[in-house]
Amino acid sequence: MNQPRGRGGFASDRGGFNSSTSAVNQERREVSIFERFLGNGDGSAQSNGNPRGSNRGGRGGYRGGRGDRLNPSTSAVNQERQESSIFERYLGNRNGTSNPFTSGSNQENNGRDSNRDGRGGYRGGRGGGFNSFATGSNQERREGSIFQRFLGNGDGSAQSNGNPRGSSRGGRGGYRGGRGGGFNSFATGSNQERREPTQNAFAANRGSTFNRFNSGNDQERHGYDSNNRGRGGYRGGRGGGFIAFAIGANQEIVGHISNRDGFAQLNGNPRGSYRGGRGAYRGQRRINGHQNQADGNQNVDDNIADNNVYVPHNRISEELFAEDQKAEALYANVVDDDEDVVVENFDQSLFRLMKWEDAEFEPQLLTNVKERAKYTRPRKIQSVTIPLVIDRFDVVSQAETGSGKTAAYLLSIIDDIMKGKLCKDEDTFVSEPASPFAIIIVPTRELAQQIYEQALKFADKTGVNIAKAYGKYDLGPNNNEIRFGCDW
Ligand SMILES: Nc1ncnc2c1ncn2[C@@H]1O[C@H](COP(=O)(O)OP(=O)(O)OP(=O)(O)O)[C@@H](O)[C@H]1O
Repeated sequence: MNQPRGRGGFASDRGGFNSSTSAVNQERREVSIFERFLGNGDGSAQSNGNPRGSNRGGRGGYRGGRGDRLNPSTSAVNQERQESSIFERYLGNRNGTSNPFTSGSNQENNGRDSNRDGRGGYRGGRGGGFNSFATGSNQERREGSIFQRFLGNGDGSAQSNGNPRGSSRGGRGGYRGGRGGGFNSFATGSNQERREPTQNAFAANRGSTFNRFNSGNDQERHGYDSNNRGRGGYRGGRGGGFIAFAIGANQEIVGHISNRDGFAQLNGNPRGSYRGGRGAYRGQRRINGHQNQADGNQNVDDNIADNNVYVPHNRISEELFAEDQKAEALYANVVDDDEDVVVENFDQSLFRLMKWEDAEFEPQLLTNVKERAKYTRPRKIQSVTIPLVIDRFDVVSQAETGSGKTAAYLLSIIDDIMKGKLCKDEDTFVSEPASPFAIIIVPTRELAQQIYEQALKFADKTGVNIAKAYGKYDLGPNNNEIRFGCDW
């Protein structure tokens, strides 16, 4: 029998546990509990009940712990099996995956499976997944799955594929945010009964997907599932969703659907692939039940969780533009008050940028500056600096605080990247992970955060990605931000 292992990512160990079931007259009870406290862990778990498809284990990220594998398999007739699987993780990089498997008909298997130290990923906690699939007739199935996560930056997802012919892929962690595990199943057939409550517990970064699949006739299913792990995307944990999908006749589905922050995907295609939900960007982050949203007055220490892991929380560009719009009246005629700029060591004719259009910025950048940030015209330091930077001169600009120096170099750089990406010749800028086009070095974290926000704002919708790095910022998420944020 095929017992695939999960696939680890960078430097991570891996563990996997996959199983499939194909039989008749089975009884199956499964409990899966994932608990995580105070640690950075990552992992995912997958299961594929595809009797003909491929099995792929969960994929970890980097630095995660390693999971034991437990692969019980039985093949016989007249068997009964009861399984519980417990994953516990405290204070370390642990996580686990477990998927029970039975094969045969009329089997009995009374086992208790406990996995600790599952597979980890990139620092953040990743929820495991509990996935199962049953096909056949006259089945009874009870499953419980509990995912819990506290206090960490987690990441993970889990997916299930009940596709009798398709492939199954495990959850994919995102970055930074807590990602919950998933419980996925799918049901097709007739004469099914299904009751599934779902419970989301308190605390941080949670969410989950919950999907089930049953295939066969005359099935009865009473599941109680509790998913406590959120799945996060970039910057923050977010809740997943609860998705139940069923196809067939005479089915009863009792349950509820709740979505919190984020989205989940479901593909119930009986012949296609099934992928669990995936977190999006910039979800809210919750720490110990308290929502921690950026509010504009935040300093960089605001996001130190109880475990002393600092991950900055960033404002979204709309908030930043809104600030500029509020200041519009204040800055409307600021140019007139700017000190004149004296240019030294430059013996060519100087072009002063009197209006934004003359900079020939890419349209979106122009919109961002003029329409969205409400910068009606270039300030004096900008009018001199921008043309020189665009023409690739080395420039040292010096002006008083608050005179608009930041925009002077940011706009020039962003426009250059945009043009580089757009052009289709040997100068084309090709994005690669962790390969910044430009690096801005500043002396303090606060300044880095401020300039990052400005850059984020100006680059909004331009296709240019911005990332930041500084001390104190938890290395794992920071690496991930760089890896996926500049300039990919
Ligand atoms: N062209 C413009 N039109 C209107 N407002 C502008 C313009 N350029 C910059 N500003 C505003 O001027 C203010 C000061 O800009 P900024 O902080 O970038 O200046 P700075 O010279 O970089 O400051 P510091 O020396 O403190 O880094 C900001 O509120 C910014 O939004």
